[in-house]
Amino acid sequence: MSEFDLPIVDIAPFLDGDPQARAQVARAFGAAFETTGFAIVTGHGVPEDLARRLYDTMTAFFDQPMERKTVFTPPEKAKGRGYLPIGIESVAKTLSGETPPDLCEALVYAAPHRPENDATNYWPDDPPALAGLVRAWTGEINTLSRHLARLSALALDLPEEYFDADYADPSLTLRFVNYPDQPEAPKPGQLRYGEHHDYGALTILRQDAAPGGLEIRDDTGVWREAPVVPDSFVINVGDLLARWTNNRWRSTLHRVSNPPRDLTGSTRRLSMVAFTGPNERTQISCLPSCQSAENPPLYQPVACGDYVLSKIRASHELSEAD
Ligand SMILES: O=C(O)CCC(=O)C(=O)O
Ligand SMILES: [Fe+2]
Repeated sequence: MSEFDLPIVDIAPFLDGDPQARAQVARAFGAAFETTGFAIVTGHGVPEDLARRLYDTMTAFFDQPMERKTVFTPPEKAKGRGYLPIGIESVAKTLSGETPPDLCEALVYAAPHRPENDATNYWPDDPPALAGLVRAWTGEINTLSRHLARLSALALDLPEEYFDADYADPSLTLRFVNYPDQPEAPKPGQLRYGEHHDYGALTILRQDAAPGGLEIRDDTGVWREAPVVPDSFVINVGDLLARWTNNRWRSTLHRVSNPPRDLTGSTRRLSMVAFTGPNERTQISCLPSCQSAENPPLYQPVACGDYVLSKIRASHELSEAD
């Protein structure tokens, strides 16, 4: 399989450069989302050391026996928080009905920047560093998310501050995902994470160089591997942002493939995903710079929170009988 030649956008000149350099970054950022819907972002300012320590700590969390992890599984059916063992989620269900469960387990945090959610999110005390690192990561990701919202505004020919109010108390879901080694062959059609679109605005993904990774479908219908660039984030457009931009920015189908069967040694993979977006109350109606007389709005306005929740419910309801 061939690699997808995703654009690499160094955003450091946007964070500390002159207006000309910032405009140039905005152009590259926008062009990536208009063509493939994906960009690889470097120069993002999130400390590599924090990413590394969190990665190692999450690895230790998932390495624990199942009964130490399921105490953090919430009781509700559509689980947007806590520990989700293999078997709960089947993300391709959002597209195509029944599919076998995804071969991943996850630890999910719902809006962990909101103090009122401290009591409803789960904060395992083993490994002891986990809670503090998740909180530090939350701060870094929200800062990056606000920078990306400003960069998005420039790239979409809007005033730089256009999204600031909607991102003052943004929506944020952190999803730490472990894709275990596969000693037994998956079922037909079963993947590490089935094909899907992301639901929100921008997804910020720290991926891992392990085999069996992120694949993106190109315009000809061919699946291509996302390159793994050290100390970068893969950023992609979700359905909500495609809708907001009247499809000027593209929400592209992607999946996580299984590792090749002939590899020896562990193929486990861990990724750290952040689904970011405006506040849940934000009305998503076609942006002024994305419509004209020849290009009228394609979608009805929708509240951000209602839209994303409907997608999450669909991905968890494996069958009506559950
Ligand atoms: O783990 C990955 O590389 C991608 C995960 C993903 O697409 C998602 O969580 O929406
Ligand atoms: Fe995704």
